[in-house]
Order: sequence, then C-alpha cells, then structure tokens
Amino acid sequence: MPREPLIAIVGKPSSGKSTTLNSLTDAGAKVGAFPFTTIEPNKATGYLQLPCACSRFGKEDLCKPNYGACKKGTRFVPIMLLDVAGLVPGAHEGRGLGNKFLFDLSTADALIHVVDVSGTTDSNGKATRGYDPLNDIDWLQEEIRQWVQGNLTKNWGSVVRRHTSTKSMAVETLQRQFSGYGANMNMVQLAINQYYKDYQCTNLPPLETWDNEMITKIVKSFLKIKFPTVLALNKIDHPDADKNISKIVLKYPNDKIILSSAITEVFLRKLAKQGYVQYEEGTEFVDTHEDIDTLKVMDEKLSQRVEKIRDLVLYRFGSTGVVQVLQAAVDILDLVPVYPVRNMNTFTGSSGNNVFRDCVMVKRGTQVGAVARSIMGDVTIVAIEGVGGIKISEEDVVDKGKNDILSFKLVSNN
Ligand SMILES: Nc1nc2c(ncn2[C@@H]2O[C@H](COP(=O)(O)OP(=O)(O)OP(=O)(O)O)[C@@H](O)[C@H]2O)c(=O)[nH]1
Repeated sequence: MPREPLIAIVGKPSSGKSTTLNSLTDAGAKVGAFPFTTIEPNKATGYLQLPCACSRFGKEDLCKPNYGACKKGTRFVPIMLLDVAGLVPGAHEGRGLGNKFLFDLSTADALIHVVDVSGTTDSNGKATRGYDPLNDIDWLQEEIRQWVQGNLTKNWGSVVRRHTSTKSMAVETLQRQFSGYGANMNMVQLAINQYYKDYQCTNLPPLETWDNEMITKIVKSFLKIKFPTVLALNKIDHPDADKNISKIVLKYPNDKIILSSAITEVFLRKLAKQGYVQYEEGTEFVDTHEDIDTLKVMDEKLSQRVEKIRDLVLYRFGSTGVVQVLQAAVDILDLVPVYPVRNMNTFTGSSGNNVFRDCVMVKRGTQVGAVARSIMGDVTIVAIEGVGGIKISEEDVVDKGKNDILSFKLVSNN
C-alpha cells in the first residue's frame, strides 16, 4: 500500500453513510490542512484520533502538525475516505448506479459497512418496520463477490488456456486477473493462505480443474484479504436496535463490529459548536451549563434531548461509536503512525520549534527503508536514527511505539 490508505464507506441507501461520513469529516475548527493533492468529488478527509508522540515526551504545547491537528496530545491524522453511494441489490448486474460504484470500490483498502440496525429501512432503503438487517450484511458481501467473480469468469476459457500454455502457477494467473483491484503477488498469496485456512486444506487443485464452486471459494478468500471490513451497526439509538445487534454479533463472531449512532454524533458536535455543550468526541463526556457555567443555557426541550442521548446512547454504549469506527478500520489494516523528524534531540522539522510536524500511517512490519522511500521517493540513505540517537537499519521494521520516530540522513544533492 504505497499510497495513502483509502477507506470506503458502503451500505444500502438510507443506512446512514452520509451521516457517518459527515461526522467523521466535520472536525470543526480543530483541524487544518490535509495532505492529499487531489480530492475527487466522492472523496473526503476523515480524521483518525490517536495518542500523539508528543505526549510521550511532555511536548504537547509545541506540537503543531503540518496536516491535521494535535489537541492536548490527541493527534487528528487525516485519512482519505471514499463515499460509495448508490449500491443496491443487483448492482453487479448494473442496477442502480451499479458497476460504476463497484468499480470505484476497487481502489479501496478497507471497507466500513454501515448497517441500519433499527430495521426501519428495507433492502432498497425504503421506510419499513421490523426488517432484518442480517440480510444486508450477506447481501453486500454477495454483491461484491458476484461482481469480482463475474469479471474473473467472463473469459475463463482463455484464462485457463493461457495458464496452461505459459505453465504459470495459480498465484501468477490469479494475480494477473486480480491486478485491476490493485492485487500484487503478496496479496494473492495471502488470499491463497486464507483459502487454506477457510477450507482447511494445504494445497490448491490444478487451476484447469476449477469449477464454479472452487472459483467462488477462491474469490471469497481473496475478498477477505482485499477488503477487510468493519461492520458499523448504525442507529443504535433506535428502540428496535438491541435484538438486531445481538443477532448480528452471534452470526458474525469473528467480524470487527462497532456500534454507532451517527446522528447523535452530528447532533452533539452541532451543540458543541453552538456553545451549549462541551463534548469530547469519541467519549461519553458531555458537559452542559450545569457543569461549566460559561456554556449557554439550554431550554427545557433541548435539555431533555441531551438527557435522552446520555441515557440511550452515551451511558449505555460508552460513546456514539463513530470515532471508533474509523479507528477500527485503521486497526484491521494494521496501520501504525510513524513520525519522521529532522532533529532527534528536539523532534523538530527543518525550521521552527514545533515538534512532530509530520505523521504518516504505514503498515506494521514495514521496513524502515521502505518507509523512507514512500515518504521521500528514491533516496539514498546514509543513516537512520531513532529516539535517543540509536542507529536503526533500513531492514528494521516499524511497530506500534517502536521504530516509529525516525530521522533519515540522506546523501546531499549538492
Ligand atoms: N435514528 C437514527 N437515524 C439515523 C442515524 N444515522 C442516520 N440516520 C437517519 O437515516 C436517514 C438516512 O441517512 P443518510 O446518512 O442520508 O443515509 P445514506 O446511507 O447516506 O443514504 P443514501 O444517500 O440514500 O445512500 C436520515 O434520515 C438520517 O437522519 C442514526 O444514528 N440514528
């Protein structure tokens, strides 16, 4: 994943995708610029919250990121989000805005599947009552599988002929066929390993003998690797949500599931902007005039609404869950923050007193040399220094809190 990670928000109409996106991208006055050169219409910048390196050294007051923000040691790192609207059942056959959106999806590294757990919208997003959202999870996975499988098997005869005549290995042939989804050899090998795990076997039958059932299995395993998914069970504020949540958690015990109420997050942020509450995003803490007397006084109706939100969402679930949804997506991608600095004694950049100006998210286990090249291009590295001036080799790997603050000494161009 040499470019910035891209996380797609998917789900049926009216599940709450836009509301989730709005709450993730509206970071209010807190954040500044973002690093992406082009933002296309269906892309937006979300802000991942994580403990910043400045808090390890008590330098919170000097932390001023080039991109995003840092507030009292909590870093807001910009992450690119893709809004995949218009997915409806039958999209792989071109229904709705079908193939275009599925095509957009191919650039995503992970998915946030927003599921309406209130059961108040049917499979097409129309208002109803008592709908079973379990259908939506299966439907979305199936829709993507049928699209990928359709693309793979369209010319299966010639794929097999070429495979045989070039004496290719299955991993090579699959990589060629899946290259449109950004799949490299490593990803395809991981997919094959996933297949071994899913179907408890140790080798693949010859590709020439694969029937539809076998191809389905391979595609399913590939999709697990290509699109790791967080299930955002949204609308938990609704009274019908509880029983649906239990059913989903029981059926998908191994999935990454986060409970959310996007509408509550949007509402609380609005009240905070208007000066009625002080709200710590991602937490259950909402202070009102009773706690902090500089906050505006709310009328009876507004007070009752905030009280209801506390009871129905914040105290029951610990937060609105929206901040955690993005954190979960970054977790399943196994990304960790790395802070390149110029001066390892002061943690500053090329000028000024501000510390930890840059932060990039890289896959855990990436070699330090590869991190340098992904930031600065094809450079020649003379030395790499870590905290305390320790020497780090290009082959050392990045981990959470380890080899994550780096100073690269390069060959000078002059
Ligand atoms: N009760 C409740 N309603 C919500 C929540 N999130 C969104 N909604 C409502 O659900 C409806 C659909 O929300 P959107 O965010 O527009 O849904 P969408 O998935 O973007 O819909 P499309 O644009 O049609 O694809 C709106 O009326 C929202 O106010 C939530 O957490 N709780």
